[in-house]
Amino acid sequence: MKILVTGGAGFIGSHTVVELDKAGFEPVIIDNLYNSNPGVLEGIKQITGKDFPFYEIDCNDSEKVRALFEKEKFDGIIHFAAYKAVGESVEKPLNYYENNLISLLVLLRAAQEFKVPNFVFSSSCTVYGQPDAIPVTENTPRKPANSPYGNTKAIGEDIIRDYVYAKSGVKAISLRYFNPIGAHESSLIGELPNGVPSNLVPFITQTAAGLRQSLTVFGSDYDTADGTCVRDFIHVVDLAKAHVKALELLEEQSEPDYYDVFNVGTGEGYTVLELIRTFEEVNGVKLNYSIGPRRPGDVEKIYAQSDKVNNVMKWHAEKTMADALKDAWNWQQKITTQK
Ligand SMILES: NC(=O)c1ccc[n+]([C@@H]2O[C@H](COP(=O)([O-])OP(=O)(O)OC[C@H]3O[C@@H](n4cnc5c(N)ncnc54)[C@H](O)[C@@H]3O)[C@@H](O)[C@H]2O)c1
Ligand SMILES: O=c1ccn([C@@H]2O[C@H](COP(=O)(O)OP(=O)(O)O[C@H]3O[C@H](CO)[C@H](O)[C@H](O)[C@H]3O)[C@@H](O)[C@H]2O)c(=O)[nH]1
Repeated sequence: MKILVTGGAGFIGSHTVVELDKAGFEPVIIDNLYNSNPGVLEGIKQITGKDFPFYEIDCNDSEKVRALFEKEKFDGIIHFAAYKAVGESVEKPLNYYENNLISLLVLLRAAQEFKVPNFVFSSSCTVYGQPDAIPVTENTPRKPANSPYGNTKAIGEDIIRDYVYAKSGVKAISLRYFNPIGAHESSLIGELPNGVPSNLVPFITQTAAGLRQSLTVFGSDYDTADGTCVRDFIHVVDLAKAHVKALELLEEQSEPDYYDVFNVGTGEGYTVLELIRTFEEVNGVKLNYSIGPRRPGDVEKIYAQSDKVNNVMKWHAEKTMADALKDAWNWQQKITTQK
């Protein structure tokens, strides 16, 4: 089965390309390299021994996307391509609505026109906002989004649901990711955002490598065990495997209007300070960090209840937070010495 992976040069997309190949799918990557670089493709090639088709295309460019769908006959789409910096989305909301929603519409139109039956969407636990009770299940009510970025995910889910139920001929799954971290165990691909990282773990590894002075922990006065936020940190390779399971589940569905959402998390929450301590312990490095003010828009604590993804998709997290932090550090050291 040929699978279009949009944003396939990015963090989660690149790891998913590797897992798709392992499971016998044929990935085709499109990415505009806004937040990634062509070196990722070399890493994928070294891991898999294969040179998958790559197109430097902006998903908002409907002409180029249509031309690609005409050329390649896709059996499924995994749509990762999006902007994802929560803080930046507050400053530049239109950029986020434009990039994250137009690209989705372009792909959904192409899927219908070219009869691509399966669609997987990168959603986020951000759609729950600060839930009233944790862990969150898929039935936990979505709260109004804390940021334009979060809103693009909530609106994106709604667009897909309406589209599927309107008998578009496309089945779809939205995966609500918790906090992906880590890198491939080969250290050939990992998390390498362009510019200053806004996510926690790349900021930690870049600080430990001396590329950044110090990490600021955003807030220590939350109502949690040590005052810092709680998240469900999931190894990116585990998350990548969930996409393979999602495609397999879609393929099994005979109902043409199948749509569902799944939490993809480990089911365990750790604080930011617990993560930092684990990073220091497993890697034998001391991290330069200080406590700063809260970051606007941050949720205090959230982690997944993962029974649905465990039972329906037969997916389980296999790796620990410690595994992810070791892999992230190995990857960081490798790319730092290459520079
Ligand atoms: N990393 C997280 O914490 C997290 C959590 C929940 C959901 N998500 C979602 O998962 C998806 C992938 O996230 P990631 O962490 O791999 O991010 P990433 O930035 O590493 O990857 C996204 C890729 O999409 C590309 N891209 C962006 N806009 C594009 C466009 N218009 N056309 C073509 N390519 C485009 C970027 O260049 C990048 O390579 C995103 O939709 C993100 O919102 C991420
Ligand atoms: O320099 C930093 C960066 C982060 N944090 C803290 O670390 C935790 C995790 O922050 P991230 O930015 O890594 O991730 P978020 O939990 O903010 O994740 C949100 O943004 C992600 C994309 O960037 C995903 O969409 C995710 O689902 C959504 O909840 C937060 O408590 C944050 O305050 C710091 O203390 N210092």
